[in-house]
Amino acid sequence: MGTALIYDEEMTRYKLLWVDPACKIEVPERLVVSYGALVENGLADRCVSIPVREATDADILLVHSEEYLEAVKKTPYMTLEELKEFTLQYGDVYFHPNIYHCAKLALGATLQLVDNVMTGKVRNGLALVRPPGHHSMRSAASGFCIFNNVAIAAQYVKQKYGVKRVLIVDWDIHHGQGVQYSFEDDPSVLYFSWHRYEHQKFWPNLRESDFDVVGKEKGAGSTINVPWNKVKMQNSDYLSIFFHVLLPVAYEFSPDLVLVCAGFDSAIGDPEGEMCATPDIFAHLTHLLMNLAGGKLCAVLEGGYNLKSLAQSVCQTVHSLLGDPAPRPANLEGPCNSALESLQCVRSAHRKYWSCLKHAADLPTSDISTKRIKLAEDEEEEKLDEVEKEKLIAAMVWPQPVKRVTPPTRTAVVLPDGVACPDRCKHFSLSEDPDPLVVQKLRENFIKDADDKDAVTLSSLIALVDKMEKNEICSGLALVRDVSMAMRCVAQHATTALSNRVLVVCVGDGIVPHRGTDDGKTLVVHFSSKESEEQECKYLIPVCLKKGCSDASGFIQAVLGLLLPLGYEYDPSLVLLVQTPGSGICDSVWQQLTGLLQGLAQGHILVLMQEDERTCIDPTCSSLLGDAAPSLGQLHAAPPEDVEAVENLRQRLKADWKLLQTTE
Ligand SMILES: NCCCNCCCCCC(O)(O)C(F)(F)F
Ligand SMILES: [Zn+2]
Repeated sequence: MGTALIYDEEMTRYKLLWVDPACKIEVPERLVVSYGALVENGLADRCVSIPVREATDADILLVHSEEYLEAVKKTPYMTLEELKEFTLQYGDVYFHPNIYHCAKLALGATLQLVDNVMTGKVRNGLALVRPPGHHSMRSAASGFCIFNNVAIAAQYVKQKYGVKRVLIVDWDIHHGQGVQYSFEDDPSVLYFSWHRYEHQKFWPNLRESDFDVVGKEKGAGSTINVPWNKVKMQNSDYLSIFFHVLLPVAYEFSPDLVLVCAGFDSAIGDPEGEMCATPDIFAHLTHLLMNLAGGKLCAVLEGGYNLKSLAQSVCQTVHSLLGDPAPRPANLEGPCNSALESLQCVRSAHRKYWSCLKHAADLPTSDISTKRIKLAEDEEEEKLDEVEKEKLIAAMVWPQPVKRVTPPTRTAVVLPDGVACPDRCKHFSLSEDPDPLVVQKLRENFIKDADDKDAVTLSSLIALVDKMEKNEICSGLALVRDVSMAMRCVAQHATTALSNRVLVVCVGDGIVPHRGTDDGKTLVVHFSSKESEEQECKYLIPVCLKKGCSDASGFIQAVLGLLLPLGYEYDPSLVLLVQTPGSGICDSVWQQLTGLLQGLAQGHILVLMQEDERTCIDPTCSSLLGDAAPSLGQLHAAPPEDVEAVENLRQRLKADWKLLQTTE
């Protein structure tokens, strides 16, 4: 299934008609450069183009009041003076004779997107719209927003498709208070937002945007607010929140649909956000959400005011929606102290609502409440160098995102004779006989007593890894007689090049090689049910789960909170995923793991399995080909000893691996 792109240039036909410093950044060029970049990068053509429609009154009334709608309906006939007058009753927003029409198109575009995703016409998609929506409230426009596109979409799918659970991820740098108000007592809609806050000093300056506001009554726990109390947050800060707050809760919640308030003012260069995360981070944020809800993900444009980083971020998002491998997450370090404080506060505030956070630490000692600074004098001092600030931000530079080309072959498979090659995969075997020199070397290092067949298989694997390195093949699956031997051989070969690092993920109680873990060229993470006799070290990490990988909840929480942070910080050039017999892992969990790991190493993942594991071939290939993994369903609480084991490992390893930190 494809990716929808919904855009209509009519939505560029309104703008600010008077002087208002607060609104001057919301310009029609935002859409023009975003769509233009998608066309220029050949991404628009790869999407399914879906036409916009005008939202109906009924659509709008799903969230907004009749009186508000009636009032907005009058704006097309207002004079300039009347429009100014009308605007005064709201904050940081402007009206225009054509904005009501465009607001109906923005909402209509959003609903077209969710209709096409919910009916399976497409898997996911992006609605490129303005005016944005997440600040608008039942009876008020706010922050450039007229109708709350995403909040209405959530009500719409619940009503029209009987959707039980909707996850809204708001990665815009502003708090979508309008969305929060719509669902604060509704447990069926989980609203997650991070936002620049600076202890309530930043717009919209609301007390209810802080981490301790978690929802009301039945909705307690279903609002997650992550305040950024400092600017210049980086990729590591954003990923830390995904690994240790959003993803664990999202998997426990198990939504039927994911809506993204896709604002890109959280990217570097934006005058509003003043953050430092680079556009390619949206490749990963998107990828990390794409195995939820069976891949049903609708992204709707909200903010984004630096036209260059906006266009790049939009392209990164669409590349990932199309299944293109993400660029490697280079030079990640740990979260900064302020991010860590927010992380710890949010996890502490939500531990009584989510079993995955039950073991979260208490609130940090530094008393946050005293940090809410009086607004007046600070606001004043900040205004002084507003112009200076704009210049500094506009001058910020960042590396051009790497070109994301999907290799000619997406997935190659090495199979024993007689095993059919799954469709869409390429059967891989050495065309010519293996190079005698290679075989000689293999014999010396790996196969003393085995037969020639091993030599052929192993040399096929080596050839396959070389083609991955050259980006001719993206990923691979191999069924081999002896997975340990194959693992050692591939790891050794793949790390010969100086800059290469291999992440080896072993699932099951088979033997695990220690090779290469001392010099850091290989990082082995081994999930099993047995206490390992292996001596744990920085690059050899045994994860003992009571029920091994058979308990979906315990295993997936260990993947999200431990394996992914390790993998992203390690930033391998190849991922080796090995399933040894007796892992007890079920297909859907295995597919989640395979899917999530493709965010690393530019998607270069090689899966090794025992040759008699025939049942796993199709699910594994489906995931390697970029299909979304099936939803795991709502996860019950993980076995306490598993949560404990992961927590203890994190405490022990966080000195070496900064992305594992969850407390300051
Ligand atoms: N220095 C100018 C002050 C601007 N204060 C209002 C900011 C509104 C942000 C709107 C947005 O970006 O959140 C949306 F996604 F809705 F477009
Ligand atoms: Zn914003």
